[in-house]
Amino acid sequence: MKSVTAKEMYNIDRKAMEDYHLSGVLLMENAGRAITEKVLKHLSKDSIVVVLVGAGNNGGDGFVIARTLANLGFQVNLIQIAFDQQIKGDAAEHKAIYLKFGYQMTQINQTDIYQDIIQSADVIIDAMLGIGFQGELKEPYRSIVKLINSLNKTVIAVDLPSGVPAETVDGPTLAVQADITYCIEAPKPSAFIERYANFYGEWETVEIGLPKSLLEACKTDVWTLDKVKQTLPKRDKHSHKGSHGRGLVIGGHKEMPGAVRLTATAALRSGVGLLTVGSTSDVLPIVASAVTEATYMDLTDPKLDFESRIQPFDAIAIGMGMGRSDLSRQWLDAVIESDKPIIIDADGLYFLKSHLAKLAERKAPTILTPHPGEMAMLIDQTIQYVKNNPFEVAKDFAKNYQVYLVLKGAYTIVTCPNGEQTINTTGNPGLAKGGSGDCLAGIILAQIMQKGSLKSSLANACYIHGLAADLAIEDHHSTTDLLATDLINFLPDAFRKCLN
Ligand SMILES: NC(=O)C1=CN([C@@H]2O[C@H](COP(=O)(O)OP(=O)(O)OC[C@H]3O[C@@H](n4cnc5c(N)ncnc54)[C@H](O)[C@@H]3O)[C@@H](O)[C@H]2O)[C@@H](O)CC1
Ligand SMILES: Nc1ncnc2c1ncn2[C@@H]1O[C@H](COP(=O)(O)OP(=O)(O)O)[C@@H](O)[C@H]1O
Ligand SMILES: [K+]
Repeated sequence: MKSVTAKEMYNIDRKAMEDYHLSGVLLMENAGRAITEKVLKHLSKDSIVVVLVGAGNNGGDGFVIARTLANLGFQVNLIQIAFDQQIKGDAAEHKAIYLKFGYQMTQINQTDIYQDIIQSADVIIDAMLGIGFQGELKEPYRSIVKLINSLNKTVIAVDLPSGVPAETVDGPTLAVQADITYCIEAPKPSAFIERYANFYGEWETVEIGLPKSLLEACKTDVWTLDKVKQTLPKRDKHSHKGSHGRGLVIGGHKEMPGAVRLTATAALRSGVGLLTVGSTSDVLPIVASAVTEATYMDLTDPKLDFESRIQPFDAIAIGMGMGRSDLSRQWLDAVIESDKPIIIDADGLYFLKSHLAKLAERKAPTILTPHPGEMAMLIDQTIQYVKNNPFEVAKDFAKNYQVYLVLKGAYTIVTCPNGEQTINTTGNPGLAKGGSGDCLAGIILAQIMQKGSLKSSLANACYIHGLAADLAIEDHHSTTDLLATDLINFLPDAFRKCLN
């Protein structure tokens, strides 16, 4: 599945018409009928449906939905929230068809009874504004949105909840609070941005007959189980421990010994061939007593030649619970200077700020795993700015510094140095707890050493991390009690689901 910006959607629409001779009227018919199909699940035979129709093509979809529902015998009230002369093009064609069928409509500018009509609804269909929405909501949309949100009705949005932009805009948000949104062909980026996502309620996509090749050409993937199944490497019958990567986890500090333990266990459960934990002498015994399968490196040993000791490894994850001592800064310096693929997390990111310029020169891949707070620190912005503009922030950063960026959150975004992005939809608020990110670093370390592209390895790691948490909740855990250790205990179920 893809996530598609408004600009990309308009381009696809144009090409579908020009190159494939699919008419706009046909696409609108398809969109309306596809959504009607879905709406039927929310109706009983006596349901009163109110369809709110705006001035643009989102409103055009509304005319089709109202006609098909009325044709099926449902009681439908359509309210047109625009002057007649504003309804143009394909939407005007469908309005004419709707009227020709003999179905009724109310015009908001002609009557003040619209409030009563909306209040009489069992189900409200929001076909007011779609991807053409810009700026702030104007009247009469503002009042209608407030009215809808004050009522306890089932609200179904067409493409986007009205008032939600396809991508971030400045200014406050007043938007329809939908129960479910049926996105045309693909969810728009706002479905994954914290300030807008809740307005969508649940969301599903509907297919309207656009050429698949046009959608496939869009750059942002919503990573799905199908994608994981296609790309997650399976172990070869004749493979040996060396085939699955030799990983090094560097971190831990006397006040945070648990972080590397989580990273190491998650890496081992995620397929790493051989694993070494490098930490301080006081942390190592604690980790060693819990992680039997790993080997250990005392990074505080004065005789240690750090540069040569990291040579045998295929990839290194650094920073988890590492603390901010001079010594840990030196470890990070050496790791950045190395020609190894590296994952930098947590305290590693803290030190990274003064090294950013070096990243683009690295010969091997650099993967950064910031949460929005760490991302904000790296770019001298507010956390709110990062959360409101995650796609743009991640793309600019990944391209500028030529890194793979895993911007963590409820929807983690993986960005490649060429700007390609994937969005992860697994996971739940049970992960909003110290230690979840440490597990992710371990899963990533293991996965990037298997076969397959780095992009799919990172996307798969995020998917499996969230899936393990989801499976834990489906089993006997709740989002309140879930611990990072529990998440690791559900990695076997997550892998089995993805590998079968
Ligand atoms: N390929 C596609 O993407 C298809 C899209 N269709 C529908 O077409 C929609 C896009 O159509 P449009 O481009 O006409 O866009 P909209 O339907 O979002 O309408 C834009 C209109 O909304 C008004 N408007 C914009 N900002 C406003 C604000 N702040 N306050 C009040 N009014 C505002 C303007 O008058 C403008 O004419 C999609 O969301 C989808 O529902 C379908 O008809 C079928 C094909
Ligand atoms: N509400 C949520 N829904 C889904 N995933 C979440 C949620 N909150 C956090 N996560 C995930 O949990 C992990 C938290 O990482 P991080 O903030 O680094 O925590 P820590 O370093 O304390 O382990 C990330 O992978 C993030 O995507
Ligand atoms: K809408």
